[in-house]
This record gives sequence, C-alpha cells and structure tokens, in this order.
Amino acid sequence: MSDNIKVLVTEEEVDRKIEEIGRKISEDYAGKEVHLICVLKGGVFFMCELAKRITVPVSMDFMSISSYGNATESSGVVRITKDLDDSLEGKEVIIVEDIIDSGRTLSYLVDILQKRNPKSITLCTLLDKPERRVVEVDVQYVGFCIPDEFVVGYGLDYQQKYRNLPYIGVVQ
Ligand SMILES: O=P(O)(O)OC[C@H]1O[C@H](OP(=O)(O)OP(=O)(O)O)[C@H](O)[C@@H]1O
Ligand code: HPA
Ligand SMILES: [Mg+2]
Repeated sequence: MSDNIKVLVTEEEVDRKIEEIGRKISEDYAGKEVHLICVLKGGVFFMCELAKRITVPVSMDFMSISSYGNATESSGVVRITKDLDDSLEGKEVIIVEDIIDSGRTLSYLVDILQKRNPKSITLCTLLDKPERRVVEVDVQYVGFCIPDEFVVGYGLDYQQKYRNLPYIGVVQ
C-alpha cells in the first residue's frame, strides 16, 4: 500500500538551498578545513549533497543515536548506537542533520561532543520546525523553516520509508 504524499519543498528548491548553504560554509570557513558529522540515518542524504558543494577541504564522520519514547514524541533519553571513528580534537566540526524538531537530539549531541575538545562546533540542518522546540539549540545554518507537519523525504522517514524521495513531502 502506498501513501499519498503532498510536495512541501521541491527537488529544485532543495538543490538550490544546499548549493547556497555550501557556498556560505565555504565563505565562513575560508582558509580552514571542516569536519562534517552526519547523524544517521536522516542526515545522510543532506550531508552527502552538502559536502559536494563545499570548496574548503572536507572530512566526514558518522554517528548514530537512538532515543526512547513513543512514535511521535521522543523522551529525550538518548544513547549512542554508533560512535564516531575519529577524534574531534582541534577540529572545526559541523553537525549535519535533516531536521530539528524538539531539539533534544542536537542538544544531547552538542553536550557530549563538546567534551571531545573540538576547536568549534556549529550546527547545520536542512529543516527546522521551530514550533516544536522543547530544548533551545543554537543553529547556524538552516535550509527551510517548516510548519508543524510530519515530513518525509531527503533522509526523513515514515516507518522507515520515503527517505529516498528527492523532495520534502507531507504524508496525507
Ligand atoms: O529534534 P528532535 O526532536 O530530536 O528530532 C530530530 C531527530 O529525529 C530524527 O531522527 P530519528 O531519531 O527519528 O532517527 P533517524 O535519523 O534514523 O530517522 C531526525 O533525523 C533528527 O535526528
Ligand atoms: O517531521 C518529521 N518526519 C520524520 N522524522 C522526524 N523526526 C522528527 N521530525 C520528523
Ligand atoms: Mg536523525
């Protein structure tokens, strides 16, 4: 059975936005190197496309965390299920996410990754749902602010499906 999906942000709009964020990061980090951290699984499509648009030297690492709670609201209890491979010591870190919703995931990550002595940590998200925020997070790069609707595509899933859609949609 397939669900009906209404397009919220088109593929062209997503592509243009990622190019814009890539250009901005390249300017902001001119003369430096950036270390991108992908938060699996949702962040993977965005990070790969973004990395291609950054013109300063890029290294990448991946981590996976899980939160406990019911399907629509995470409890905020988070644990690492796959840690980074590399040290963050002295690195200019950018955490790349598909979406910030309650803010719990990124707040937790920033707290634990700060302790690993990076030179800096900045946050970059394709989507932001500010109405849903429970924990404040300081995000430097935001693709699109969206209303409080459950979205899929570009890494975002509904019951593990639709991550591969090249646009952002709302399941009807
Ligand atoms: O701001 P928050 O309320 O913490 O929500 C945002 C997080 O939730 C989703 O990940 P999820 O934990 O569903 O895992 P996934 O990336 O593997 O889909 C999304 O990819 C973000 O990582
Ligand atoms: O709107 C959403 N869609 C998919 N996954 C999510 N995780 C937090 N918010 C969302
Ligand atoms: Mg995620």
